[in-house]
Amino acid sequence: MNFIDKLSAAWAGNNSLLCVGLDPDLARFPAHLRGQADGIYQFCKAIIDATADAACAFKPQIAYFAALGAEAQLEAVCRYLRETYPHIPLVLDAKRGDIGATAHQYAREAFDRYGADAVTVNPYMGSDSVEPYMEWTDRGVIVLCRTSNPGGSDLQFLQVDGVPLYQHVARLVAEKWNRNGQCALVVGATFPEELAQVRKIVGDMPLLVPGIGAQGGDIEATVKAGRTAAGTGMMINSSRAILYATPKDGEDFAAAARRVAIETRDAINQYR
Ligand SMILES: O=C(O)c1cc(=O)[nH]c(=O)n1[C@@H]1O[C@H](COP(=O)(O)O)[C@@H](O)[C@H]1O
Repeated sequence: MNFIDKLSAAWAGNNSLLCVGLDPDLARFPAHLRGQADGIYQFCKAIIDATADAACAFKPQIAYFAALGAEAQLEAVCRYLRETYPHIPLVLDAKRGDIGATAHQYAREAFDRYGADAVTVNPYMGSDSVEPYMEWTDRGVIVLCRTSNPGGSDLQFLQVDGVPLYQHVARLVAEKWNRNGQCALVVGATFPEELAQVRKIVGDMPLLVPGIGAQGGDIEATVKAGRTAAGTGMMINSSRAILYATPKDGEDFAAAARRVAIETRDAINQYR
């Protein structure tokens, strides 16, 4: 099944627009997992099992694995996701961007090595840097558009021909790059006005929307700005707020993650 069909089925099947981000930070792990050789895998697996019925996607962030030389554990996490929850899209967050020949290797890494349904890419180097990902015609290419961080405004807000640069990116992806129909855009929950602008430009194209939870984005404003007429259209990501939810009495970290994931899914669903 291609990325968009899988995502649409997950929105409906789990009644959720919540994307659970897998950003494993050893310093914030429960003590019993910190010293274990496969602790990152065990941590992610527990989070996945605890939240899979509340999520429309999982998004491992590659840097958290690569920084520790833990790519084998990322492979194991991806394999576990594909085999155990094949109906939930796996988005590899890598934010790649390079010349075509190198981009081809990044695409192989995301789609063949890790078996991702979709990958995040940076559009700064232009169309030929994104083209190689399109060779995998059933996979998603999620292009950075209006990112959630404050510094995103440095370039994305520059006026080009009277229009902010991020809107050019939205138009370019919607009108030119999306020939497989598997593109999506990243728009931060911290910028609901821009989210609404992007929604107007791209029709029903899915948006990956990080920035709720730890970054403080407002759920109501995010959903109202980014939803489609069908009340879907978004993977609203939360990572740290779910992964490192403070356990209540008698709860372990995975149970706490589940509680926060369900609360977040329900808060999102209130405004769809
Ligand atoms: O592409 C992303 O996922 C992304 C884009 C963006 O504009 N902002 C952003 O925070 N992200 C990622 O989304 C996640 C946000 O994590 P939390 O702030 O802990 O929810 C991290 O993995 C970021 O790398």
